[in-house]
Amino acid sequence: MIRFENVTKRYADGTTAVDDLSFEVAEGELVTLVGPSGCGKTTTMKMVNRLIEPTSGRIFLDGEDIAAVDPVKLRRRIGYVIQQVGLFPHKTVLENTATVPALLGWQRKKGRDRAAELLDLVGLDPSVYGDRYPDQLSGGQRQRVGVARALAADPPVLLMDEPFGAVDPVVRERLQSEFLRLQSQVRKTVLLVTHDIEEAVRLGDRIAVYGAGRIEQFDTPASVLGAPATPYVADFVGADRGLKRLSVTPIEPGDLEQPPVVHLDDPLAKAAARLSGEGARWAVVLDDEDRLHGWIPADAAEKPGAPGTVRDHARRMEAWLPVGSSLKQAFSTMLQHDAGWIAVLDDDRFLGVLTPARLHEALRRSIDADAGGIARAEVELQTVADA
Ligand SMILES: Nc1ncnc2c1ncn2[C@@H]1O[C@H](COP(=O)(O)OP(=O)(O)OP(=O)(O)O)[C@@H](O)[C@H]1O
Repeated sequence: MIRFENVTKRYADGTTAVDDLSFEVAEGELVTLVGPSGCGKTTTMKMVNRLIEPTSGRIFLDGEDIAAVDPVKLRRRIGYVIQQVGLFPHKTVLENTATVPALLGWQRKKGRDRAAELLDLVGLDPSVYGDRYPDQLSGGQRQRVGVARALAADPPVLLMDEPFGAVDPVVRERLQSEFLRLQSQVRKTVLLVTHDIEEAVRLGDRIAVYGAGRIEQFDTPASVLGAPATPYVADFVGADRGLKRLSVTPIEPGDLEQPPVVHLDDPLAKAAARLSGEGARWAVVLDDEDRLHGWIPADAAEKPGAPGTVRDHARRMEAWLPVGSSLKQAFSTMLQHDAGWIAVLDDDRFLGVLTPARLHEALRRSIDADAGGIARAEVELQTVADA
């Protein structure tokens, strides 16, 4: 979809910002460009929408050499999101979002309807926020408007330069999750610049790790973390890359433990028999539609001769995650709820539980999947030390 062929950019003062760059981004792929300040990431990105012209080499969009495309027409096919957002202060959120459709000559109502749809998609209710002005929004909300605006004309390609850089870490993580959800729906071809390796790893289908003006490694997050191509990359991804791997490894059904399961309306005696039969200290409690309700400890179930049903003794369980969430989310959910295990669901269906030991095994699985992965001792030390 986007192809760089031996692209070099030398500025007038002799600075070589990008040196003989060749890489390709597939349709629907999200590639993050990561590296220290001044290594050429922004220059790379701005050459795609011709805000900067290469000194030599060629860039293709959908097979077409962009040097031959009128820059204004080219930019209509490319959404652009920058850190400073650049919303028009005197225009409402809805008008800001409808900017590109208006430039494209869409009818006003069509443009506004599309803008409202996009605001909804990025989590801003248009009936609440549509008529506000940018200075009446939080930083995170402004970033969302920036993303909605870039998507409004439905461009196949999205360029994002530090899109979540201006907000605090908690908001950033939320925006990242929302953006991943959005991207799974809209499947744009995305180039995203960041200097944060954690963000690069979390968002990218593949990552381009930049050294000065050059890509040192272009690969999947797991490979960049597990098998850094050069000492420079190893240094850049950091000594705690075992820990970073938590954020790129999803929980899979095979990682889960299957504790005894009882139902709310089961007689207590039946639950007690299940628990003692399996020698378990607790059981998961489901409702009559097999949705997670909570859990019951063995000592509550085993009161001799206790009457009643599981319902009378069950405790609610708030620590749960959908299957496919990252091990990092699992770890953080465990800490947040001070829970020794968390339930994992597929929509409403209970799949099993993840315990710290299983989490560790899942991390191992991810490491073993990469030839030349990280030494096990290193990972063990880090997961324990950072807990
Ligand atoms: N207009 C310009 N004239 C001369 N040099 C420039 C110009 N723009 C950028 N540079 C230089 O080119 C190099 C790459 O800059 P670029 O903005 O692409 O880096 P970056 O990786 O995006 O950095 P950052 O993370 O700080 O934004 C830097 O050394 C920068 O100083």
